[in-house]
Amino acid sequence: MAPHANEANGAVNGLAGNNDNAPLFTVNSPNVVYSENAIETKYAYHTTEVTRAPGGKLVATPKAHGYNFKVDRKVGKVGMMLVGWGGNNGTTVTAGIIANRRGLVWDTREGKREANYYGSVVMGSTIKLGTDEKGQEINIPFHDMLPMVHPNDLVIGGWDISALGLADAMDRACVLEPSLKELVRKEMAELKPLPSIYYPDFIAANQEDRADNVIPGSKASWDHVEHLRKDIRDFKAKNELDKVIVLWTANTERYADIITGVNDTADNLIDAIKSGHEEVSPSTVFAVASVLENAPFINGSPQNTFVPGAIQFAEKHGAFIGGDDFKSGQTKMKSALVDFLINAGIKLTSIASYNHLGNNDGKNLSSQKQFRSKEISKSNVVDDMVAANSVLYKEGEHPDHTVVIKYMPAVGDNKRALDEYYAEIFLGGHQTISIFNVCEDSLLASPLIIDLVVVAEMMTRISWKKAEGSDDYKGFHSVLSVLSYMLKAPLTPPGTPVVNALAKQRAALTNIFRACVGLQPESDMTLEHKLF
Ligand SMILES: NC(=O)c1ccc[n+]([C@@H]2O[C@H](COP(=O)([O-])OP(=O)(O)OC[C@H]3O[C@@H](n4cnc5c(N)ncnc54)[C@H](O)[C@@H]3O)[C@@H](O)[C@H]2O)c1
Ligand SMILES: O=P([O-])([O-])O[C@@H]1[C@@H](O)[C@H](O)[C@@H](O)[C@H](O)[C@@H]1O
Repeated sequence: MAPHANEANGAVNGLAGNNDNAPLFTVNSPNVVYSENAIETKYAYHTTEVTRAPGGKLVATPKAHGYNFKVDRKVGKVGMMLVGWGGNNGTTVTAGIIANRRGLVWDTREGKREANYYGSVVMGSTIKLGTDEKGQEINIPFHDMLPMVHPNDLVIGGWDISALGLADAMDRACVLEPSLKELVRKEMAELKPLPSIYYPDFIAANQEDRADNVIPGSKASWDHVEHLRKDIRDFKAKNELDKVIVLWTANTERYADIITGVNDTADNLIDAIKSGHEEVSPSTVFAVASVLENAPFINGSPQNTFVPGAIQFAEKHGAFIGGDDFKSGQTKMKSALVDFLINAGIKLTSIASYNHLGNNDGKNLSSQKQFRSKEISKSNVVDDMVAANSVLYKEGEHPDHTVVIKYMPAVGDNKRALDEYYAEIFLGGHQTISIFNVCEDSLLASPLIIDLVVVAEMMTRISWKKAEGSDDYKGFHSVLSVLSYMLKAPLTPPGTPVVNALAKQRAALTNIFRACVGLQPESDMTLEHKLF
């Protein structure tokens, strides 16, 4: 069986590796109580309330809000069901988990390579826990912050409109080294995608030749919802799972029109599915089925799966949803670089984002309607950073921003991202940053699939209540905006702000997890090194 999470972690800042099932650290505080099943915390959330005063002045008032958090320490047995399992990402993440679970080592032209989870923020990065008596930073593996499922322990299944078994689909994807493929082939060959729903109008016509594994019906129906619900239940029962997370890594769909009376409310959406309305997409049908099975549903693609009715439906059922569109390479870089430039007071005036790729995703995106979904998610990623800087940008002013994607079969999964950032600097000067970024798309996206699933599952075991009053504990809002770091177009609860800046997204994730064990946010002030 897979090594337990803690066993997989190496030494921590010279500390002995955490080689048992006990947590790597405990918090010594009267506000944090550990029991066999739970960690219960009293937490003070500090904010600054700003009010407007005469003459355009502002008044800032510090505020403290008391919350109680409860973390269920029992991880249980977790399943990950991928929609689009036979695709480049689906086969790659599956092979990657098998390789890690078995500790595989394989030959490449550059020598031996061993399985790892590089590119996963949960499995490959660390969080500053605090400082020791010498003032040295103690950084711990992100995965040790809370009791999280280990990806090695995930039970994997899913659907695809292509009947190809995962070994052949892995070959079709052309992502992994032959030497690694041979080591996982036997196990991959035993994995077969379940038939899926296929509504041709939502993805490129060039995908039709793959569709040989479909459930009858070319538009939404309640039979489809019940079929997918049964698939989830059967997978859960067969594998004796405590929980299933469903994640869309199937093709990018065109946007669905938002139509009053069709998908604007939960009730209308359910009626629209039952009446076979042609504007209900497969991904929205998957979302409804997942919500009804209380399986968190995450959208790794850019289409508007979560039409208003789908969000309202998830809220009504207290189920988790998250999305949209993995933030894997070109856009991830953009959300860090734009944050740096604008917060350095450099006036970014244009972003030219071009890329070409030769995988099936690129083939699907060569169709205008599917490209448009991606153009939207790749374009909106700078909005919050620009809007936050009124020194550089007047109301409504923003950099020119163009996104181009071209399908070039020759480069396969090794997407080329070419970007030019053009900015105004001091005294009429300019800065031009030109980037050529080869992103091996599936090897960058697969760790994000793991992060999305591990964090979404963690959120199912975190509850909260206000410190004052007798409220019962409840879950976070149905829309898991805490997943934003892994996503280009973060879905947030209706009416709440979208944050795209990469550093802010990561800080939100790490500090919410710190709060769950009673630790204040990491401020990076290091006053202990300044005030002495
Ligand atoms: N770096 C990345 O790879 C990256 C980053 C961000 C977003 N994405 C998105 O992730 C998705 C998957 O990317 P990929 O490279 O694996 O693409 P892919 O084309 O290799 O895989 C998609 C799979 O989905 C299947 N499929 C299509 N419609 C389906 C349906 N209704 N039900 C079940 N299966 C269906 C296809 O047969 C295919 O096997 C795409 O939407 C892509 O835009 C990828
Ligand atoms: O690298 P990134 O911008 O995060 O995301 C990628 C895009 O650059 C690419 O055009 C698209 O085909 C992939 O699906 C993915 O969206």
